[in-house]
Amino acid sequence: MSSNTVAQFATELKLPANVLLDQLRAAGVSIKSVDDAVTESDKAQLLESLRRAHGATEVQKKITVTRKQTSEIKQADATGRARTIQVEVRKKRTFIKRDNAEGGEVEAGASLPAEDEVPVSTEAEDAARREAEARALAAEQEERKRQEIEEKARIEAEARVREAEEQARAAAAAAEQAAREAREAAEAAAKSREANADVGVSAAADSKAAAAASKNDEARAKADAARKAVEEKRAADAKAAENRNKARQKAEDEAAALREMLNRPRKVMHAPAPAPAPAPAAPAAPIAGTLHKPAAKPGEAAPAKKDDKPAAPGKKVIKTAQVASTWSEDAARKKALKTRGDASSGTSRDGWRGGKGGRGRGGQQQAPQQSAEFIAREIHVPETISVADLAHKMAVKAAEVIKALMKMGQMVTINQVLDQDTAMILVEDLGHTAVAAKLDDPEAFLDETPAAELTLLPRAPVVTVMGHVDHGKTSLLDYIRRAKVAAGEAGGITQHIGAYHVQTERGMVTFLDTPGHEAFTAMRARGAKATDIVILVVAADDGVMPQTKEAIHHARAAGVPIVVAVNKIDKPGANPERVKQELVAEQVVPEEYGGDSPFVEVSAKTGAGIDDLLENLLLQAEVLELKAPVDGSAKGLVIEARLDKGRGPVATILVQSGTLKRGDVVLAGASFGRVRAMIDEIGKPITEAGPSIPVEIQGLTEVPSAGDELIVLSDERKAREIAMFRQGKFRDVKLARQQAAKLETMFDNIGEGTQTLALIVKTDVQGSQEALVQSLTKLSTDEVRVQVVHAAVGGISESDVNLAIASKAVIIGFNVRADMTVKKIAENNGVDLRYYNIIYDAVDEIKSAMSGMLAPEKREEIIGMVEIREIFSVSRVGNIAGCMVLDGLVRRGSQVRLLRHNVVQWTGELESLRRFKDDVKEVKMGFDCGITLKNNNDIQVGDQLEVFEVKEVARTL
Ligand SMILES: Nc1nc2c(ncn2[C@@H]2O[C@H](COP(=O)(O)OP(=O)(O)OP(=O)(O)O)[C@@H](O)[C@H]2O)c(=O)[nH]1
Repeated sequence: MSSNTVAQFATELKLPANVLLDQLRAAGVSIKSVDDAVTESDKAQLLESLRRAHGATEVQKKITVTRKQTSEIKQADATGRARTIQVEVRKKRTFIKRDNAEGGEVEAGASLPAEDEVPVSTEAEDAARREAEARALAAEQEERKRQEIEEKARIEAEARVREAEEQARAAAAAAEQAAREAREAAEAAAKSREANADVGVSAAADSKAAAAASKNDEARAKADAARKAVEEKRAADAKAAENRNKARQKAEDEAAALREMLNRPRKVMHAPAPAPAPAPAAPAAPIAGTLHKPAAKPGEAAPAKKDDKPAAPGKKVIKTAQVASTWSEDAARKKALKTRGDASSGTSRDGWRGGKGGRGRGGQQQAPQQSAEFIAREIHVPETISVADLAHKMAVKAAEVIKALMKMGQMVTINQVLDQDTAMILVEDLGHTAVAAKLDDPEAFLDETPAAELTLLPRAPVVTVMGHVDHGKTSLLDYIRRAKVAAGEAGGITQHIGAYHVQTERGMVTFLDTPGHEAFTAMRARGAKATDIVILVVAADDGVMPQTKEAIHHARAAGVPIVVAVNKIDKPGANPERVKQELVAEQVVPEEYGGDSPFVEVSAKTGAGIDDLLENLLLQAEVLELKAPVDGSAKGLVIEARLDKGRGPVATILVQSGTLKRGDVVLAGASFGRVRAMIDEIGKPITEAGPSIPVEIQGLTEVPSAGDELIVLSDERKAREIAMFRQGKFRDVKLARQQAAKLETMFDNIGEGTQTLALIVKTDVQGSQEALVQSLTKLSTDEVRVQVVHAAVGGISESDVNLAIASKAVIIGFNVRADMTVKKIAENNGVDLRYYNIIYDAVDEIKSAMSGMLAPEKREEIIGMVEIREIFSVSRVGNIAGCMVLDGLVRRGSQVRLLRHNVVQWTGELESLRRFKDDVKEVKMGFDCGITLKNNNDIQVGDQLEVFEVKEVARTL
């Protein structure tokens, strides 16, 4: 760039303008003022004159050498962080060749004013230090990244190459194998050809020729395969080479991009420094402090660069900028940047740091604020819940829940499942309100549409058929199924799933295809209400029989309306009027007599009156206004379930609400699973079933029980958890149930609001039944009502026990007993069975129960005393005591107290009682015997055993 005026030239030379003017004038340039123009020749003239003034030869022999040296100073700043300062020292030396020096050069640098510039002045030092430091860090960073990227690219390329090589190797092996096989086949073919030629035209030759031909074909095929394999290998090789090239190319591209980028940021870094406020449009402030990020956008960055020519930012520049920006993001995470940030003095950077720090502090301050704004929630706690889910429900961190549990003495993990009680205690502990979610309430597990929002639509009634033996229950069900369900189905009924539905002109009816009250009560005993209407079948030629009455009682107890089907009207001896009369006596009053039970005369044989019966069922259903939501996840009931050899557990489900779909995750009692397949009552696969539709499903993990409730859950894990939990909890539930119908606890139940004492009375004769029922019913007071749910003559049956479970009744057996199986069922289900042989005793005991005074007293009765005389130790058995019965007797299974010097050592049970080698029931005074004690081997000669029995003695008023 040339200067036009003296003043400009002077500025360029850093000289005062008038000094330059004088020098120009001295050189002979005719210039008047500092504003006059200076030409190139004027400048040359001035140079010549100056040379002359200083001696021209001297100037020509002078060489000036400038040397630059950078060094690093490591220093800790105010915050104690180490930082590196780069110091650049520039030295300039001038060498002059003197004429008087012979054949050599004399260094005259020392004599000349050499410019040793060490940055010492404070301002200059700061600026230099900052710049040096920034540059050093940037360079270091870039170098590291470049190395990282190159390394990554190299590893990737190597991996690709390795992969390709492996493929090629595999292909080669395959090709070799194929080639070998082909060779073998070809040899075989050749041999066969030879054989062919030798044998001639015999039949054997024909067959051999055929074999050879086929082998030939085979060989050809194999050879083809080998060729193909070789081609594949070649292709694989080519692909590998291509991959390798690609990888290399990619690595090179990346390296090139990197190099490109490395060249740029340095320039960019300088850009903001001389121009603190570049273009108003460029959001430079946050970028200024970032060393690698050129600008917000590459397009904007370009004009901001001082040194960059506008032509420079091509595609590559943009690419570089992008790479740089990602790197800078990465780098932002690294600690190194922080150090650099500390060292950099840019105000914007400080501002950024301050801002960030502020945010950080703000965040920290917010945390206590959040906990201060505690919101007490109502938490629904299901049967089981994982720590994570519970924390989520309470909107706290899982760590807090774990901490709280630790305080309660439980070490849990985030995925651990808590039981309801623990979870509820914890919820209360953390200040929320815990609400125990209902056992099978899907709302407790699902955040789906609440039931209230679903529209209720009319559903088909579910009907059970009951009646006395041989009155035609099965025939009636069969007739309806044959006539209605199988109509139009070629081949008739192929499957029998325990329930079916019938489409009539007036609507649909669903039948539970398990006749009899056993099924009905078994279902009810599990708390399930499957039936809407009961069809009471009474044979017109037989009339009301004991099981008819029982069925009436069952229906009454369940509060289910009865439709009477007077069957067998086709029979000559049919007398429907008699049936009516007898049923009126049982309080089943026909509509025509002002009652509420429709009576329909039918014949299961001829089908007469069946349509009328169905119509009456639908009329009854209309009165009941049966409704259920069709949308939403399904709820249903297990009607029956079995283990199928081929299909695993299969269950017939009666959908009660919602729609059950194939693929749904279901929970049924203690089993769960995904509905893999679904078939309807005629064995046709279906994909969904709405309310009142029975279906058979596959896919459960276990066989559920009839009466189990089925629900659809959205989460299989949750279903499994609950199923597992229920399996474990089953025992507890059973124990809890055992408490339910005990006469002893009846008073407690009354206290809790149960106003009815349900009884089932079974007697030996009709007379005692009536007397007992009458006396017991008379016990009813204003507070407690005695309700005889069922009274009949005969032994206590399984059906009685089921009814007792369902109605929480106590069974009174008057001169009748339950057989062993029934007793077992009663025991397992906690049904209270009481036997009496005097009416007064029964009445008195119930009276006591009602007044809450019944808790029977347990009285101990000492029945004998035994002394241990000898001890025999037998391996596997333990110590056997050889004893003498001193007093009374000792019975097998008696309870004993071990006395040593008249001090009680142990109380327990006898394990065995023997005389000689035989087990005996009892041993009387004066006889000796062998005794072993249950779980006690600590006996000594001279010990005494006090034999006693505990007798329950009912308390009296
Ligand atoms: N004539 C005539 N016979 C009938 C009718 N209904 C049933 N039967 C006959 O009565 C007998 C008993 O019928 P089932 O259907 O087995 O009676 P059930 O009530 O199911 O008997 P259990 O299963 O033993 O309780 C059979 O022989 C039937 O053929 C009918 O309407 N008319």
